[in-house]
Amino acid sequence: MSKPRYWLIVPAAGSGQRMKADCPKQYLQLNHRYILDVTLSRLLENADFAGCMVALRADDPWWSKTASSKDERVDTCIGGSERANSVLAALEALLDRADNDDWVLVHDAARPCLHPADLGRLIADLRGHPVGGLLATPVADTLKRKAGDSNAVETTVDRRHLWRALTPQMFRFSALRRALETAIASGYPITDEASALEHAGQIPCIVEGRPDNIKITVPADLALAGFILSRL
Ligand SMILES: Nc1ccn([C@@H]2O[C@H](COP(=O)(O)OP(=O)(O)OP(=O)(O)O)[C@@H](O)[C@H]2O)c(=O)n1
Ligand SMILES: C[C@](O)(CO)[C@H](O)COP(=O)(O)O
Repeated sequence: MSKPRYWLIVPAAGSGQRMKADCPKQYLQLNHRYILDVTLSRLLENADFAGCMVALRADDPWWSKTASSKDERVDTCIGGSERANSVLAALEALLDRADNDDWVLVHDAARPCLHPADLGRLIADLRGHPVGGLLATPVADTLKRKAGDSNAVETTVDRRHLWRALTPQMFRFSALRRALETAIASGYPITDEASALEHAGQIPCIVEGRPDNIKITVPADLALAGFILSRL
C-alpha cells in the first residue's frame, strides 16, 4: 500500500469586505510582496506537497501578477460563493490526481504568518490519526455574549474549553470532500473544514498552534502581520 501523499488547498477567492481595501486582501502587499505569495511560499518551502490548488475568484485580474502564478507546483481553479464552496471546488479540481486516503491541508490565503514549526507539528501529530484535525489556540480573553443587537452583556461565556480554530486543517481527501458536499447540500453553516467533519459525526483532533498565526481580516491586521513576519 503506497504512503499517503499530502495536498495543499489555499482558498483565495474571497473579496475581503471587512478589510475595506481597493482589492481583495490576499492581494494587499506585505514588505512589497502579495500576501498570497507570502502565504504560499511559507507553505511550499516548509512541507513536501504532491500538489497545490488555489481557488480564485472568476474575475481575478491579480493572480497573473503574482510570483506564485509562475510556480509550476501551483494550479488554480475557480472558487465559489462561500469559503466552503471554494474548498470543495479545489477538491474536485484534484479528483483525478489525489487518492481517497491522501491527506489534504487547507490553509487560508489570508494567514501569511504560519510558523514552519506549527506546520510540521500538525503533519507529524496527525499523520496516524483516524480523522485528522486542525491547528487551534486557546481563548485568552474573557468572552461575553451580547443580548441580541444591543450592547448589553447577556452573559460571560465559560472559556475554559474554548479554542480558536486556525489553519491549516488536515483531513483525508475523500472524507473531507464527502463531508463538505453533505454539509453544503444540507445548508448546515460551516466556516471551516473541521465543522464539516463534525457535522458528519467525526471527531477532529486539535493541535495547539501559535496565536500569531493571524487571519488578516480587518485593516489593523495588516501592520500586525507585517510585524509578526519581521520577527519569525
Ligand atoms: N467565497 C470565498 C470566501 C473566502 N475565501 C477565502 O477564505 C479565506 C478566509 O475567508 P475570509 O477571511 O472570510 O475572507 P473574505 O471572505 O475575503 O473576507 P470578508 O468576509 O471580509 O469578505 C480567505 O483566504 C478567502 O480568500 C474563498 O476562497 N472563497
Ligand atoms: C477557517 C477559519 O480561518 C478558521 O478560524 C475561519 O473559520 C474562516 O472564517 P471566515 O469568516 O471565512 O474568515
